[in-house]
Amino acid sequence: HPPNTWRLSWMLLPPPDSKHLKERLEEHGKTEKSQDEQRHGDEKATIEQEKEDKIEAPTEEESDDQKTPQATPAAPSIAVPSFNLDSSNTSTDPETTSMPPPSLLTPNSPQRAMPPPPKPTTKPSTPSLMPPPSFPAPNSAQRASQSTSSSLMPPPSRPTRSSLGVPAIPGRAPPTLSPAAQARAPPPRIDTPKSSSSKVKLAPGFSPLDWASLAASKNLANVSSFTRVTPSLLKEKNGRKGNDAWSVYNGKVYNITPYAPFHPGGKGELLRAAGKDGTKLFLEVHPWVNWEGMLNSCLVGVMVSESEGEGLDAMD
Ligand code: HEM
Repeated sequence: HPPNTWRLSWMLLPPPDSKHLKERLEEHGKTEKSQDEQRHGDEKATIEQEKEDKIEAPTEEESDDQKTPQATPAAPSIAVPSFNLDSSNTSTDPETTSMPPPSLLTPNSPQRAMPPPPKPTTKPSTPSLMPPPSFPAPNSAQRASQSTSSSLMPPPSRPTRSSLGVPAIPGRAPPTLSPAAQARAPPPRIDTPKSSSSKVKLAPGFSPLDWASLAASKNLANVSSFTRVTPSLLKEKNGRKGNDAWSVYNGKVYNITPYAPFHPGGKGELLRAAGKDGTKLFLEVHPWVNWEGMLNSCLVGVMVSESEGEGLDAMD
């Protein structure tokens, strides 16, 4: 017998105190003894008998303590009832076989409650008597959820116009696009009232970035020092007759002439505030623009009253 069959056979044997086994062991012991006596003489036969008596005929005390008989090379010739999963002529002794192996059950047998195990991809090392339960069941919710999360499943279909309750427009069938084309297509445009931008096309070298680098490079105020500007002086600086254009924003006076070619709204728009306070106009068009930061290098001075200007000028 191969080792696996040995182990299986011993497990299925009845307890050693069973009447059936005892009878067979005794019968076997007698025949062995008589044969040995004839062959080897009295002395050797006595030793053999003692040995076999110890092994094959356990006392009542021993059988209580020891449920499994010892397997030793001294008793190999006993016909051990066993069955093999693969062979058809296996023992079906009702005393030794508590449950028939699955291969012996007919498909319609009431004992065959469990379905046959699915064919394993890798062969198991030891044969199992019970088929493993198939998990999850073919129609279980777990299997359903697994299959929906699979990447092989197509995505849920997009709602159609009719499914949303919107009637189809006759003669205006939407163009049929492939799924890839639909993914690349831009989102639908939401039309808003067109804003009338009055930005002008700036000449090359007069971009906002160009202005930023120029304004950072030098002072563009074109005055000798910080100036107190009176209203009459501001009026003169209107950008005509070769004069610079000054404008007031929040009480500060800026020379806007250098900035004019860089103004995104155009030179004309900017110069509307030349020689004046342009705060109101400025805030009407683009209150978000940070003029202080943009025009820092163009700062001329501050607005003062006519009397303050004269007096201060006299003091200087
Ligand atoms: C010195 C002060 C000013 C500075 C620093 C300045 C700066 C700017 C800037 C940066 C923009 C572009 C805004 C943007 O794209 O969002 C702009 C646009 C514009 N600015 Fe000025 N601006 C000044 C004065 C004025 C004044 C006094 C007016 C009108 C009287 C004006 C009229 C406009 C207009 C019409 C636009 C075009 C707006 C548009 O349609 O996008 N700006 N300005």
